[in-house]
Amino acid sequence: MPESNESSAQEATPATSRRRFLLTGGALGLGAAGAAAAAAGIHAVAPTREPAAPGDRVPFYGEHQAGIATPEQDRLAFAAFDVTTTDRTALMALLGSWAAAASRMVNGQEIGSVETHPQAPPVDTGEAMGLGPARLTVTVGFGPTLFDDRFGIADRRPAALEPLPSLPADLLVPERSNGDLCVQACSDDPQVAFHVIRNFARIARGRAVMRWSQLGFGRTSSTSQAQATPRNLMGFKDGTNNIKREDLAAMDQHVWVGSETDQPWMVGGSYLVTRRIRMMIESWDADFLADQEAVIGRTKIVGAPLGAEAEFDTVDLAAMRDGQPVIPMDAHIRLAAPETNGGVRMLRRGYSFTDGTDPATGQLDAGLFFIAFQKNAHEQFVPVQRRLGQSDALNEYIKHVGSGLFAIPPGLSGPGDWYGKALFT
Ligand SMILES: C=CC1=C(C)c2cc3[nH]c(cc4nc(cc5[nH]c(cc1n2)c(C)c5CCC(=O)O)C(CCC(=O)O)=C4C)c(C)c3C=C
Ligand SMILES: [Fe+2]
Repeated sequence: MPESNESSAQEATPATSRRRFLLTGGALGLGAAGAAAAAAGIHAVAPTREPAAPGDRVPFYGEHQAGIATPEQDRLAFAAFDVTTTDRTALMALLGSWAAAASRMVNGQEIGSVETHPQAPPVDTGEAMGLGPARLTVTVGFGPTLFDDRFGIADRRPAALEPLPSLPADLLVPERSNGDLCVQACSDDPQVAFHVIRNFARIARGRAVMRWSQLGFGRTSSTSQAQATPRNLMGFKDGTNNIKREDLAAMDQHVWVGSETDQPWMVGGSYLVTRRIRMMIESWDADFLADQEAVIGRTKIVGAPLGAEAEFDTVDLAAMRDGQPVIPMDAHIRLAAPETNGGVRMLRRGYSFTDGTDPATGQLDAGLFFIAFQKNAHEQFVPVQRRLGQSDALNEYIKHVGSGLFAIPPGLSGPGDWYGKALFT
């Protein structure tokens, strides 16, 4: 039932229902897609691409949604949506249609015909044709506001999905924050990632609207031991001490929701925090190297902790030289370290962004779109950010302007499963 894309809020006439079918990608994943398409005069699309190279395709079905433990791809397209329908069935149908569409896109397939009737818009927008899967992952989540009184799921809201509190140094813009639903599309090809949020928005028409979105052009983390550590826009290696997917014990301890949850539908899921963090790049670029290194607590070129030699050397927070801590008391890595925060860790999966220049100042609007997955953001992200917001030397050079918290349900079991099925049924 949820794979149907028809909005029950609209009255169907033969003309409007066919048009709606086309606009919303009504054939998505349905067994009757071929017959329906033929009846609508839609012609099948001939494949235009080479078979995907091995390693180009990330499995879609599984215990967890892809895009969390997946080795971080290089490009991001992220969007948050507000649900506009109050019809629970229409919302369920939307989540089913998104699941069907995602299951095709991650295999490099269009979500429906591009070559439609000449007087009808293509079902798939077409810009990803021939690009292959490019390691696309699609990760869908639910914001706290989805659990208000509209859809009869208020008693299914996990305690961990309490909205984030206001935090020190927050300069959050509501138009860049929160949302009922989110989708994180990651790929090694920017057009493949963008294709997801564009087509999700089209599928959602009449049921949800995009609230905000963010493109990311370069990963700022490693999530696998097989990956080299990338650099963020401050020029520092970022992700050195991240949780890596190969560390299954750490993933279970810090990232995946387990039986401790008050909401069984979340077992196998995770909680996503996003923060759009603008960097004051012009100020940073005028700062001396030694000061930049003191702010982060690591060397710029090698990425070694101050006082050490190599990138992966142990961070020695107790080390002293001439009566002073080698890693300053306000250095970012000291304040973010698990040792400073009762052992708390999170899986960071952020991206660099730039959205041109700020017309008010002429300065670059660029920075880090921080993404972190964890078991409980109120016990992991919040205390760490509270400490950072109070004392981090980095605060002179950054501003948190956007924020989101989303429950990421577990992975889909196979065709016919959909995002949040266990939540709604
Ligand atoms: C609340 C969590 C964090 C925010 C927000 C955050 C912003 C942020 N970080 C950098 C650059 C670096 N961060 C590094 C390490 C690091 N950062 C966090 C958390 C947040 N960062 C953690 C938990 C850690 C690991 C600490 C440790 O265990 O040692 C590093 C060092 C390299 C690394 O280990 O990843 C850099 C560099 C920026 C620029 C930024 C906001 C714009
Ligand atoms: Fe950090």
